[in-house]
Amino acid sequence: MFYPKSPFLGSPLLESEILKVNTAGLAPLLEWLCLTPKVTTYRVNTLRITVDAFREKLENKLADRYGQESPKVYGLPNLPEMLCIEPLVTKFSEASVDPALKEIIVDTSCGAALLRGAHIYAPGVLAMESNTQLQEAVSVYADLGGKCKRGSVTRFDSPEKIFLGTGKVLMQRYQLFNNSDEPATGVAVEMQSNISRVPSLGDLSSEDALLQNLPSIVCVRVLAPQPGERVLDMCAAPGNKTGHIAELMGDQGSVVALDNSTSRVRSMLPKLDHYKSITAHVFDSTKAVAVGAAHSGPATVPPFHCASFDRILLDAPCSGLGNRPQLSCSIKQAKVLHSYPNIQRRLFGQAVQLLRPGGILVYSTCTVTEAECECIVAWALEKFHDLHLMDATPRLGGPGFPLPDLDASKSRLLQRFGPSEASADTVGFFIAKFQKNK
Ligand SMILES: C[S@@+](CC[C@H](N)C(=O)[O-])C[C@H]1O[C@@H](n2cnc3c(N)ncnc32)[C@H](O)[C@@H]1O
Repeated sequence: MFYPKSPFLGSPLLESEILKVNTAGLAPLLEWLCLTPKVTTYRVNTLRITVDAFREKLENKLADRYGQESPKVYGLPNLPEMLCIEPLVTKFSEASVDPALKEIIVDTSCGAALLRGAHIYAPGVLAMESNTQLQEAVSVYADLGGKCKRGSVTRFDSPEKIFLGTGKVLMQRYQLFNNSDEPATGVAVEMQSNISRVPSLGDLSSEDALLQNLPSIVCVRVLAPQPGERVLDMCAAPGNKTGHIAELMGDQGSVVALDNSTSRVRSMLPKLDHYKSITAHVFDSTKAVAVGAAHSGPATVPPFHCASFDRILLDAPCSGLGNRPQLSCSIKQAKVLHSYPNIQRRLFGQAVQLLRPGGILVYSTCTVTEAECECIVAWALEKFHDLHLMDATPRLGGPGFPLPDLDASKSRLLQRFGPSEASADTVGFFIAKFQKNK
């Protein structure tokens, strides 16, 4: 069965842009990006439910679905609010692809989600063969080349389609491709099994717990916010880390969440409504420092005076190349990749001014390029002499890469989630922890 070894099938020139320095690691990195992390992780909102009570809910769901073959649910000692679900034990063999089944074609982002255990939502379906019936079993393929015409009725023959698993049809063609102004929504195909063996449970997120990647959970633990502190989340939407910060603070103190996207802030507000410590604003964080006497409003409204915060999370806008599995990369031009370090440096400069002496700044990205990770750290240490690196613990990832201007004694304090053996099998991610000198 064909499976890609790089998310850049259509644009190989971009590959060399990804890791400019560490080129020896490029091929394994690209192959790793295409593969699915095997473990599913939920972060429990311990302000609402105990971890044991949520574990029981998960175990019941898994038992209903898989009976005797239910995968194990387990926790990790240094991330007590997280629960992990193991992959299924049985392997998916080539022989289990039934050529008699009708086919559904999905786009690559829908394909990536289903490999991580999602069902197929209507907008992700590109094609369904004619006469496919409700409840019928179907084979599901992803179109890597982006050549399948939306709404096709015939079987899509292409060397660039990959088999992902089998599912049961819940919506018919006329519902999916109705040409109306209101596109279809809801689950179109319920997955029965997939080649990654990640359990197909769909997303069980609720106010009690959130489906969240392991490094995002580690990132907030590295920040280690304490009850009663003032914390700034500079790039907060969709607010997943903001909620975690408030939970670790026991919802006591002040968490200010900024994001410059109106629509993203609008959609995160209802989720953050029930935390009394959080206030959220649509605001451009490159202008978060008050100039002169500009600030006259309450202390939770931007812009802010220098040294206003005990801890700051800069979960920066980035190229997002740590996403896994990445069946095809949405970035097609090197100039897009090159645009991120500039905004990251501008946001970082504001963060340093807003941090009080002795305060903690965590810089993170969900990408793998050195330019947006270690190079930003090297630049920051060179530019801001009142900052020093701290060990980014708890550690579930590997160390950062050394660079000519970032020696190994410093890079080992960083945390990089990647294909290295030292790293958990999860998405690509980067975390650096700084303290401002007292
Ligand atoms: C990686 S996402 C943040 C994810 C979020 N921290 C979470 O865990 O849910 C980066 C965010 O930065 C926001 N952003 C980009 N430029 C910004 C700016 N100048 N000021 C504030 N937010 C910005 C984007 O809208 C996006 O929501």
